[in-house]
Amino acid sequence: MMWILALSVVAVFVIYSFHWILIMLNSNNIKLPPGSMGFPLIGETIQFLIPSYSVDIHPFVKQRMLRFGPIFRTSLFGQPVVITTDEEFNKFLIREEGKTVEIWLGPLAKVFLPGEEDTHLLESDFIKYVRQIILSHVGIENIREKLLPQMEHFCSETLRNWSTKTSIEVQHSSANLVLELFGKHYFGYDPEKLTENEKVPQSFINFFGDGLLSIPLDIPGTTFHTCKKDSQKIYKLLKNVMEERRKSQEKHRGDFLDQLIKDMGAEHPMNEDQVIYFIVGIWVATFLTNSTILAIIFNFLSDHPSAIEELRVEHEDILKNRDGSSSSLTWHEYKSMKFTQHVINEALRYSIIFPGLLRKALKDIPINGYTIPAGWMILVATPTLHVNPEVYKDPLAFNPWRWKDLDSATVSNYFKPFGGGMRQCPGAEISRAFLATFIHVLVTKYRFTKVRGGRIVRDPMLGFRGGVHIKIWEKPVHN
Ligand code: HEM
Repeated sequence: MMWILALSVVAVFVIYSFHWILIMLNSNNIKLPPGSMGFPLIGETIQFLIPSYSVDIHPFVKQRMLRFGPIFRTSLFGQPVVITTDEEFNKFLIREEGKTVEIWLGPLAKVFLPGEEDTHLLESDFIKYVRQIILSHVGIENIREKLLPQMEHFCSETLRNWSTKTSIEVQHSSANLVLELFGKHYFGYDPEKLTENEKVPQSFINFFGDGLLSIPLDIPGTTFHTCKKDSQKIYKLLKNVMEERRKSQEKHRGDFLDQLIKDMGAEHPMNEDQVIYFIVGIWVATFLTNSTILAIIFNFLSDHPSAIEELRVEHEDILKNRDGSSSSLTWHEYKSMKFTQHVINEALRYSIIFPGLLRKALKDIPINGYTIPAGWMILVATPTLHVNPEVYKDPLAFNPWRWKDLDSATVSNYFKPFGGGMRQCPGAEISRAFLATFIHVLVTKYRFTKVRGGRIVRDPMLGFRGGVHIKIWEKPVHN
């Protein structure tokens, strides 16, 4: 067993070294951006993965930016990469999707796409279909008509449950909350009806973020291997749900899965495997992002009682002004929340979860006298926008009040938590609505305090070392 493992490691090393040398030879007559490529195979991956304990942009990016300038080359996860922090060039790259660059999923593709040939799933026709289907299920109309009350009910139940515990770890508990809430909406996920073995593994919830940016070595013991195994378990869960749906008489649940099954074999190109991978992808995109943002909101609110107070006033006013025709949050009420949106914006600004947007050069790209060769990966480091001190004074401070003074042009240029251009996130509005609904229930019905934790870590995904532990209790009646 050990010698097979050793042989696999050597084989992977040799293949990657060749791959790396070929890339460098091909780029010989090209003037590459400055930088350092580190060692064959691992490049500078180890340095990239060294954790930092600040919300500031990743020190790996910051140090090289100071040394080489805003656009520099490196090698990460066995791939040559150009990292750009140049605001104008980044805007250009975001606009050039499908022309000069295309989205690159990195190790993620190997976890989520059923096979290499399925990279066509990222092409524009397919993506258009995906966006349309996402927006028809979690877009404004559905949020307004049915999702707001459903989310409010779910958040109330969850908070009631959390309030019965001595304390909860927020990042982990939020991940479970988001998984259950959206899993239910996407394909009827109901963990209470499943055995422990059928449920989403806790290792997936805890470590999946790390797997997204890990070396794609599929060998037991690696993060990548664990994530891949967990993904297969989830794939099996979805496969069973699909089979049950096929057999069942109950036809119209009206969720994502129903729609995708209905569309299979029609004009669009998804087969059963692809439908499953798609649902898992959307589910992960939802839980990874929203649970981290929620943990950040909890962490910073518990350090800023004056922000909680301002939220409380805003949400109690909403309840006072209700005319009695509705007993749960309406679209109008959600849209009237000002300070809540400032808190959400600040959490989104502060906490860009990924180090940037990943792209692949479709052709040689000339920039500032250098060339980014076709086939190279590009990390469009959007987080630098969010800590620009000329736009955000004292950028590392959590200050939701700053949003009162920011005009819409500045916001559209210097605030990109959901990306931009063709690939702009279709889950932006549902995420905002979910976070606002959660805050509404939290501040109108509960009180909370931090018990311990809250140490931010970037490794390079954003999270909390040791978690954030919160004690929650129901608001006293007279208060
Ligand atoms: C706070 C929550 C979220 C954040 C911060 C976020 C962030 C992002 C970002 C930055 C991108 C652009 C990626 C790129 O250009 O490379 C993106 C794309 C995407 N997001 Fe989100 N997202 C969130 C929630 C969601 C949710 C709830 C869904 C599903 C309903 C979702 C589905 C997607 C999809 C499908 C894409 C790819 C779109 C395309 O390629 O055209 N996201 N997201």
